[in-house]
Amino acid sequence: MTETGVIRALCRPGFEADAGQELVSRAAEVGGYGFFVPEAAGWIRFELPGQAAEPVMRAVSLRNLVFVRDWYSGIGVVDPLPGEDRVGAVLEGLRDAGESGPFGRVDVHVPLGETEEALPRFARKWTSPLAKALRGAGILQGNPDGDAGAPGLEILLPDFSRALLARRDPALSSAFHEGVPRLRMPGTAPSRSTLKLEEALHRFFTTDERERLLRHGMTAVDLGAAPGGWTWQLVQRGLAVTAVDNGPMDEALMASGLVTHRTEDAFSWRPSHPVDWLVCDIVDRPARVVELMAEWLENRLCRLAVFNLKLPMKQRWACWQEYRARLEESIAASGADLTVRAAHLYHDREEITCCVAPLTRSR
Ligand SMILES: C[S@@+](CC[C@H](N)C(=O)[O-])C[C@H]1O[C@@H](n2cnc3c(N)ncnc32)[C@H](O)[C@@H]1O
Repeated sequence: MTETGVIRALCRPGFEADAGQELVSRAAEVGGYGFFVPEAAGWIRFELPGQAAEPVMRAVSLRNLVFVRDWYSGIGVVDPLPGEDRVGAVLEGLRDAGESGPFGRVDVHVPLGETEEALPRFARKWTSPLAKALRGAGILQGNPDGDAGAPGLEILLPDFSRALLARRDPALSSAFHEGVPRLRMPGTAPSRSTLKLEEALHRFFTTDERERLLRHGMTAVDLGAAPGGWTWQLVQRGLAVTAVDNGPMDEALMASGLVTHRTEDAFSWRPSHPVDWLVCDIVDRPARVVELMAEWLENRLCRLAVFNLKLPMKQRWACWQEYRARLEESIAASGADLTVRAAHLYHDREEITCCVAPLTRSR
């Protein structure tokens, strides 16, 4: 079955409704009227009847989405996927959809958080014969490592009986596989939370932006800093950090000489001079954290901010809209030219990570 006007979107399992509501709302803002259907754990199908998917994806921009980690435009569905010749069925599905490539690479996906090992194992084994056949048919380019600039063929397997065929445009989709940067826990970082800030820095900023916005000699405040995983990320980049927390900071991190520890209440403490960065990893009522961030931004106590917001169990998308409006109001009052973004990171569970920074508005 051929598909037009279909977006295949990925999110954290359990957040399909939030990602779907976000897509419905964001697409409507750019004239794309559609509906969503949860397809499998962490996958949704967003349909735009009578419209093409890619112009809507371009106008919305993945960078502006919170719950959607990555997305592809639908090509077609192979249903049923016959047990005896799955490769042949995919080739036929592509032919039926008039899709001849060439693609730079092929990736086979299984539902996120899949606990049964059989489907992921099959997907891993299947990719190589599939790529060989696609190359033989001239649908996949010859270079086995792929061409980063070419579109990707994404094959989503909800189970053994169906294959969802989709196209990944590198200009529209995430630079990371399934939207998640693969990060290794640094040996000397004081806590695993360090990975959350590192992921945020990769998700929100390009390499150039990271180098420009996080430089040696800059200053930062880390609210709720202990034991220091977020502070560690900033210190690694040469920033001098004031760490505010009643809890103890990691001794080796303090020995760097770049950290000043203030055992104070983060909600009432303020710096004597404005700083470049504010980061905040306090688990508290989101409205309270938003007010704190809004006050810092409005008074220009920081130039950039990254912080977590714990979201309620329901109406997460609607809540974020309210918080975003409050943050934008405070930025407007400050007169600064800053963009608010947020992402439900791989390392986030019931919270989202927000970023306020001087960023280009599109991808
Ligand atoms: C999730 S932990 C932070 C982990 C830290 N970002 C890291 O990477 O190691 C939250 C911290 O917020 C601190 N905290 C909570 N409420 C606070 C407040 N009102 N003032 C200062 N610190 C607070 C807690 O003591 C705790 O250390």
